[in-house]
Amino acid sequence: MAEAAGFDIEVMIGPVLDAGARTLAYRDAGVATEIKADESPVTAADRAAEAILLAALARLAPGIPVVAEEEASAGRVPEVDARFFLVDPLDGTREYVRGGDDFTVNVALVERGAPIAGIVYAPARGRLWCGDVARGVAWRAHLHDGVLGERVALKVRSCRGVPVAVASKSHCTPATEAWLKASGCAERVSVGSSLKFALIAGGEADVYPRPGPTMEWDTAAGDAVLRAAGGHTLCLDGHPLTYAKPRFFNPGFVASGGHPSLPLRPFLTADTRPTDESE
Ligand SMILES: Nc1ncnc2c1ncn2[C@@H]1O[C@H](COP(=O)(O)O)[C@@H](OP(=O)(O)O)[C@H]1O
Ligand SMILES: [Mg+2]
Repeated sequence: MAEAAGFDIEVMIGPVLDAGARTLAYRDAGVATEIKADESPVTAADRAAEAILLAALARLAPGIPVVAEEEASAGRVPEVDARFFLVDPLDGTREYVRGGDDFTVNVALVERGAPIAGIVYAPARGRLWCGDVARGVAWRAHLHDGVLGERVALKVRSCRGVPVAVASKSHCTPATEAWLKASGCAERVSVGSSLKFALIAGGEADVYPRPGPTMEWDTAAGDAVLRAAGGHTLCLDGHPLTYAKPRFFNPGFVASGGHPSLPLRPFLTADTRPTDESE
């Protein structure tokens, strides 16, 4: 069993699967999209999935604060201390409302600024990833008829040739394009949501450059899975991305598998410095 800081992240697998099932049910029924104050989209599915996850965490981990995307949008953010959860009930809402499959349900446990355990679930793809950094346990599994199949251990691959990059489908901007060109990533796969971290964790890609802003709930679960699989997420100063920052706002970062230092270089040149990539 994967266990982080006395909390077994695997107890959240059931609620995460339930939350994912809810997002699919809403999509099948034809869900309406609203636009939030920050101009990002939100649906009833985001809120329903978040309610399932919050109820489960209140039951299974009472006393550990939870920072969740839709709660935060409504101005409800608890004080966080050394340990807290980050929840993004539907990452990739833009893809979700477009009818794409690249959206995920995300739960992460953060301890002393580091993402130490996480679950990423892609309901429309029927794939789940789980990682616990402290124990170095990372695995993925397919879901068949509502049941998780065999667990396959995750390990980043060592990148010997031309790196394969994964980049945002919805927020791929000139800064990202410049980075991809400068870093020599000939092959690029456009993927929405935290799936980008999961693909690197599973050795299906090498690097995820993100010069533009994201929120901590977007990245924490995927980042935990990636770190548990041997990968890294570095800020542009070369230090690991930390959590519990002001407003839970992430700076630019590069997540990678085999080569932690090489991919940062192109970000450090003036013409590819991160810009505000908000739409
Ligand atoms: N200007 C901005 N500031 C902060 N986060 C942003 C942003 N633009 C996009 N994002 C985040 O990027 C996520 C989507 O990532 P991607 O483009 O890789 O799929 C969104 O998650 P949500 O879909 O949960 O809102 C959103 O939180
Ligand atoms: Mg998100």
